[in-house]
Amino acid sequence: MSIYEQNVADEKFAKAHKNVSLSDDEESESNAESATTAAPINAGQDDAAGGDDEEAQEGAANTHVVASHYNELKEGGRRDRQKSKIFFMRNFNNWIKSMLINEYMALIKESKRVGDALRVLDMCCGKGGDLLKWEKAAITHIICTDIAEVSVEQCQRRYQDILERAEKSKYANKFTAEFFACDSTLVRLRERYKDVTLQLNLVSCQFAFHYCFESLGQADCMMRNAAECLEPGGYFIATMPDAYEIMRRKREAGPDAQSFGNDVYNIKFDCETDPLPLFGAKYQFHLEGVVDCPEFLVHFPTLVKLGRKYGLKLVRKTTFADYYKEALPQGRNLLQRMSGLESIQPQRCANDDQFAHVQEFQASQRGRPLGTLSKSEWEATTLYLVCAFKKYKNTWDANGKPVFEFDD
Ligand SMILES: C[S@@+](CC[C@H](N)C(=O)[O-])C[C@H]1O[C@@H](n2cnc3c(N)ncnc32)[C@H](O)[C@@H]1O
Repeated sequence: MSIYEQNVADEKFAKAHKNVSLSDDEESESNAESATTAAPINAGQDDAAGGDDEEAQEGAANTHVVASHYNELKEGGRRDRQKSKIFFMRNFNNWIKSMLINEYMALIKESKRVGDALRVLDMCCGKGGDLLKWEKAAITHIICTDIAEVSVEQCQRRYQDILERAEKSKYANKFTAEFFACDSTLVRLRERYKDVTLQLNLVSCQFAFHYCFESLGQADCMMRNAAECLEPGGYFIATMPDAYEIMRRKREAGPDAQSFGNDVYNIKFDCETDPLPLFGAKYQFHLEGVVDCPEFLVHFPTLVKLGRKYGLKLVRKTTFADYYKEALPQGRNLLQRMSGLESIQPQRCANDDQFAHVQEFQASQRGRPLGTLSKSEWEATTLYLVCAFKKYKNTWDANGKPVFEFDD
């Protein structure tokens, strides 16, 4: 059993790990001194006040590879996307993001009055695929940032298009925006905001947080970016690969398998896997036509500890498979509008192993089509999980460190 396959045991392991202090109480002080190669996860240090975080830069060997990959990624037109083997899965993932954004925006709005500001940070925004979701959520301001300059430029153009369309409509929601390219695992984002005192209501990091698990310094920097400008009561939401599921599939593939997957995704480990490190657990991820670059396993208990250091308490961790079931009753119509499932006639797929699962619904469907994903797409999308953290208020201790008022 590895640290990625246990729950209770892995916190103990992490605490004992020689390079990492995982405590958000005084214990971290002593560990901090003995930590040799990585920054301690203890509360309240303000070590990157001078800009780019030197500790974070240690061990950040892969960020340029990731940046070049996304910078060079060609955006296919709608026709190319429709031809793709993962067309429905991409729409399905988009629906998951919409449901997650709507869920937490709704919670935030419960404590707001009409006309109050609603400010969002879209960290690792990519080409701005979520801008329409933000428009629909009636936000007032957004900060979009990503390591890939080409993507940020494209995101900004998409925003201009939305704005132009909104100018012509009486009812559209107009919101202000700022854009900049930078590495969220190495740079303190707050210092790049137009208003450094800005308070955010929501931070979103979709399909990207795992890149920071290359090193503790980077994960710490990214988590601080997610947390430090959130106002108490605000949320940090994310989607990322589920390390437990990845390790389960690796084990299932057999003891000698360094690589596993199907015709749409492939994972190949690029590090020592027995035992796996807490940070830098690197694998090469390939996803049909959209991703082909190094990624890192996210050791979830460590992520939770990092969050608490910056006042974030975990309020949701749900696999995509479970989130789909949970969100479907409210999101059924949206899923249909977004073409998140493929329409399949059960009687027409007797010899298609990608849709063999549909056979069992043949009787109940009585000739009607059924919405589903292909087996390969389902295997790829269920590699992921959604999570959400809530920001808590703090007081200060005698040394000027924040003490967060968690309610547990
Ligand atoms: C899979 S894409 C997701 C894009 C977008 N969030 C979405 O959901 O469509 C991952 C994004 O993370 C960005 N990224 C990766 N490492 C990053 C880093 N260190 N700092 C900022 N952005 C990063 C990539 O450039 C890419 O745009």
